[in-house]
Amino acid sequence: MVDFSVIVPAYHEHDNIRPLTTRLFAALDEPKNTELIFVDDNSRDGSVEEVEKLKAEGYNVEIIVRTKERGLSSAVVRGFTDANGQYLVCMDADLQHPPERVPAFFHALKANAFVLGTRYSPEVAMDKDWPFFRRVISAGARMLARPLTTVSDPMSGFFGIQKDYFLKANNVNAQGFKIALDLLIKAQIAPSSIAEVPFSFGVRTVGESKLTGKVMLYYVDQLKELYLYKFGAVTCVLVLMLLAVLAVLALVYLASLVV
Ligand SMILES: Nc1nc2c(ncn2[C@@H]2O[C@H](COP(=O)(O)OP(=O)(O)O[C@H]3O[C@H](CO)[C@@H](O)[C@H](O)[C@@H]3O)[C@@H](O)[C@H]2O)c(=O)[nH]1
Ligand SMILES: [Mg+2]
Repeated sequence: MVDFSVIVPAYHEHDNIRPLTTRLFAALDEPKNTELIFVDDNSRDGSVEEVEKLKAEGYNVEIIVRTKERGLSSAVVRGFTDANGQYLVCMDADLQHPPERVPAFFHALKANAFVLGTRYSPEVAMDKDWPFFRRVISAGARMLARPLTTVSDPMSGFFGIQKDYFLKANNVNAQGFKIALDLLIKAQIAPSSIAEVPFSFGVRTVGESKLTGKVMLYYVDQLKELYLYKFGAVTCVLVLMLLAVLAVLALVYLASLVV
């Protein structure tokens, strides 16, 4: 019986599939009760054949190949929906999320509805090779999510959720990359049911990041939707009006200094 599912969105990740699978199963406390599911968007790079080989070697690994859909978040939703386990963990394929941390996620998930992998903890370090511009973008994106949640790393793509809570989430925004943030808000998870697991964010060594300008625009759109969802249209409009008044007052004050 499968209790634990690891879901990995994957696009052109052939070279990472074997090391991820072998490292993950070597690290697990309960490998016999765990399944690994890659959700691939028709990469046609040998990923399917690699997974078949790993299966033949005895690993409990599957690959779902989507031909009509694209995107990280929607791949995660598909994987979570198809998963057999009660405890679900999502991680990237490119080994930036260390597979050796997955047991800590499952351990914490037994007592918490949601477990977030965090890169912002005194115990861990962001890989110093992570590009400066990515750090700046990440810091800005984190700041914009602050009013929505108190978690330390709302941009994280390494997280876990109990299946029952995943099923509770309505109208999940499956565009872009920020599926953890969407589920945190829409699965109505109480702050006391959220645990955080620190991890060191590595640097991708094989393949390329798929984070594009379009993905960033999806995030802005998602934020707008989450603000409306959480605070309602009236509050959002009042806050925007207040900010506009404050901006005008600041401009008037600055103009009075110049004149
Ligand atoms: N199926 C599928 N998988 C995808 C797609 N786009 C990306 N992926 C998979 O999603 C994972 C993350 O993609 P990367 O392209 O490596 O993303 P990143 O720039 O490293 O961003 C990661 O770190 C961010 C933190 O700054 C996270 O916010 C983000 O969610 C992700 O985990 C990889 O396994 C990649 O193959 C897609 O369209 N379809
Ligand atoms: Mg990556």
